[in-house]
Parts: sequence; structure tokens; C-alpha cells
Amino acid sequence: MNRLDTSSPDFDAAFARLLADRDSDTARVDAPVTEILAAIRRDGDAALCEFTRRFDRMAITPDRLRITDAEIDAACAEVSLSLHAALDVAATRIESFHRAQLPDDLRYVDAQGVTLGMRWTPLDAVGLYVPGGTAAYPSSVLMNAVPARVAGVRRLAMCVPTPDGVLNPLVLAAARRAGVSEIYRVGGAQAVGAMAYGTKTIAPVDRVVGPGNAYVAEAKRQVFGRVGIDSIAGPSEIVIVAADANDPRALALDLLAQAEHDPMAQAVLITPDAALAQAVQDAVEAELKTLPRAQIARASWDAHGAIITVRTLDEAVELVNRIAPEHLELVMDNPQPVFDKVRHAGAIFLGRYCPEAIGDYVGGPNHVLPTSSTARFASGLSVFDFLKRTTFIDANADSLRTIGPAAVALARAEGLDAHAMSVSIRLEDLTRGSGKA
Ligand SMILES: NC(=O)c1ccc[n+]([C@@H]2O[C@H](COP(=O)([O-])OP(=O)(O)OC[C@H]3O[C@@H](n4cnc5c(N)ncnc54)[C@H](O)[C@@H]3O)[C@@H](O)[C@H]2O)c1
Ligand SMILES: N[C@H](CO)Cc1c[nH]c[nH+]1
Ligand SMILES: [Zn+2]
Repeated sequence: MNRLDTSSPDFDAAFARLLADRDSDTARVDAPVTEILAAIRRDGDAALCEFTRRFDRMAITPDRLRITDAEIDAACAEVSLSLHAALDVAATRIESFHRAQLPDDLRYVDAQGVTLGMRWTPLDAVGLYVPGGTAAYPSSVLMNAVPARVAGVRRLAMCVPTPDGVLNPLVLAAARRAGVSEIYRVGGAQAVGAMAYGTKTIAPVDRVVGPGNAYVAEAKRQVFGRVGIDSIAGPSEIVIVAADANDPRALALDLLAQAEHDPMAQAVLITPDAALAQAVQDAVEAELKTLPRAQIARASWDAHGAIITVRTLDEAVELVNRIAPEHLELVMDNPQPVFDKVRHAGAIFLGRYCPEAIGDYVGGPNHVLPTSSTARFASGLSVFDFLKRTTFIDANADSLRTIGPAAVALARAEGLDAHAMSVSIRLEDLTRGSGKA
């Protein structure tokens, strides 16, 4: 874990190293992901089965890639009523938040009499990546699928790794709850490649969305252009800005809640209170003695974790904006003034009673969020990732007379005569009064 202090003379260099260390991790997976994607393009299902054998330790043939309806039925029957009820609480809250995002079409007539507009239409086919390498993520099934359904996407194809061939019943129950039935037991870069390029078994989709480890995130980056993607939602991150009286153990658990996702996850505490900084550091060490996923959390905390002491909360905000974290907790008496100044974060959790884990499961907003500082320009998954806009223009004869000459002038200036003439021929027809255009 890195201890940093903004009043120390070497702070800038240490902070720059902290920002850079995630980039070097990502660079490490570039080449293997390129090879995996090339093999999927070349060999389709055969490569998918081979990578699944190698990385998920399971022998599989193409006819077994798709999880059957009978397997989904059996999984749903295995899940307890209380867990079905918890899924329902989560799904209902996620659905109502995403339904509120649905945009209206735009249509108006401007001063020149031109009708202008923009129409939203759902994508035809979307690939949902649900992570499953070291933990199962039923919550990510809901976060992916519910907004897609709300947007009206027709085909939802879901990929989830099943390491050692073990299906997680709650993942399948969440898929059933969200209305997803096309599910493949494959993960990693190979699953992203299969959804993007298509194989004999998995028809290609138009956009691949969802979170995953560094391999998944890099694969999405590399297939972008062939298909759309939502954002780079890689290994989890949290920055906690804490001030005033706080329970160090609660803050330690908030940090570890992200660290336990992945050895490449990053958890950072920023505080003006040096005593609190030390107390949280001690509490993290204490929790790591008993946490079931301590091995993963320890690797993340030691390599990427940080505690930064600052002189003021304004300094904390400046660091937050430079990190642009996936998650930001503002744990203090009155978080509003800090909240107002934050420009870059995927999702923000305000006050003492809203730990980030609430957002992971039942808050309502999406937990698939941009990582690796991409919150500078990207946003969390939403209904907008499953919709696209088409603009339209409807000009009548009078409006063409008004705005057409400017188009002719600009087309001539660009040296594009066919453009100019396609407008001027209509203007000439109107002048002659033929009205045929
Ligand atoms: N940013 C977000 O919104 C968000 C949300 C939920 C989870 N997450 C992240 O999702 C990730 C889940 O990770 P996970 O590993 O448990 O599951 P995962 O499904 O993302 O990855 C498992 C797959 O990784 C591939 N893989 C593993 N080692 C490999 C190697 N050496 N070479 C090639 N491929 C390899 C395998 O194909 C395996 O199936 C975590 O990083 C977690 O932080 C992010
Ligand atoms: N914190 C993760 C996003 O980075 C989402 C998640 C799912 N389950 C638990 N957590
Ligand atoms: Zn989490």
C-alpha cells in the first residue's frame, strides 16, 4: 500500500506513479488478448472451446456452449425464496431507475419551415458480458440485462464463464428474472470476441456491454469499431474522501469491498485527518486477517492501494478529479460542497449511510462503470447504451428556397459540384414553377 502526503516534497512524483500503475497492468494484457481475438476470428467455436478448456479448466464441445432451458429451470429451483426475493428487490429498483432515463424523441419546425427531429431506436442485438472468474455476479446480470430490456433490445445474448464447469444457480435465476434465455458458458476475451465476430454457435451482436477483468476490458477495447461497446469497465476502483468523525473499520471494509474483486482492483482513501488515516490502515490489516477473499484483497491493497493525507478538502477534490475513479464515496457530515466540485467520477455515494456496496446491488443506478480514469469521458451503463439516435429533416419547397442557396455556395466552395447541383436543380425547377423535384 502506498502512503502519500500532499505536504511532502515528493508527492507529485508519487501521485504520478500511482496514476500510472494501472496503465502498466493494462498494457500487459494487450498482446495475449490480440492473439485470442485473432484465433476466435479464424477458428470460431473450436478456438472458443480451446480457450475455455485452458482458462476455465473445462472440456467442452460446441454443442454444449449454450446453457439449456432445462439447466436454467433447475438452477431457479435450487435458489432459495429469500434470494429470489432479494433479486426481485434489486431488479425492481434497477428497472425503475433505468425506466426514468428513457428519452423522448425530438421533432419541431424551425423558423425556415424545416421539420427537424431525432428518433431513438433500440439496438437489434446486444451481447452481455457477466464476469465469473473468481466470483459469481448475479447482480451484474441484472445491471446488464434490465436496462437493455427497458430500452427494447430484441436479442440479448449473455456470456458468463463457468470455471471448472460449475454453473452458479443465482446467475441463471437473475437471467430468468431479467428475461435472458440465450446464455453461453464462456468468458474472458474469447467470449467478447465470439459475440463481436460471431461463431457458428454464437451469432454476432451489434454491441458488447458489461464489466470484467483486464482481459475482458482490453478485448472490448480491441473489438470496438467492429461492434459498439459501453465503456471500459475493468477491475474495480474506489476513492473514499473521509472527514469528520468516522468509524475506521467501516471505511476499511469499504476499501476492501473493492479490493476483494481483483488483484488489479484499486482502493484509495483520501483524508485531511492523519489519525484517521492511520486508524484505517490498521483496520484494513485487521480485516485482512479474516476476510475470506483476503488473498485477492491483499494483492490489490499492497500493489495498488493508497492512503493520501491532504491539507484541505479542496486538495482532496483536486486529486479525485485527477484520478477520475469508478466509485467515489464522500463520507463526511456535509458532503454537498465537495460533491458540487467533483467533475470526474463514475458514481458518487454521499454521506455515512451509503456505502458503495449499496450501489453494487440495490441502489438502482448501474454498477457497470468506467474504470482506469475513463470517467473523464465515459459514463456508467444506462439505457442510452442500448439505444441509438437517427436524425431526420423534412424540408418543403419554401424552406428549400430559403436555405438551399447557402448549401449550393458551400458545396461549390468545397469543389463538390454534384452536391451543389443536387440542390440547385431543385431550386431551378422551383423558379421555373415546375414544382417537380
Ligand atoms: N467496472 C465495473 O463496472 C465492474 C463491475 C463488476 C465487476 N468488475 C470487475 O470484473 C472482474 C471480474 O473478474 P473475474 O476474473 O472474476 O471474472 P471475468 O469473467 O472478468 O474473467 C474471467 C476470465 O478471464 C480470463 N482469463 C483469466 N486469466 C487469463 C489469462 N492469464 N489469459 C487470458 N485470459 C485469462 C478467462 O477467460 C476467464 O474466463 C473484476 O476485475 C471486477 O473488479 C467490474
Ligand atoms: N463493485 C463492482 C463494480 O466495480 C460491482 C459489484 C458486483 N457485485 C459486487 N460488486
Ligand atoms: Zn463491488
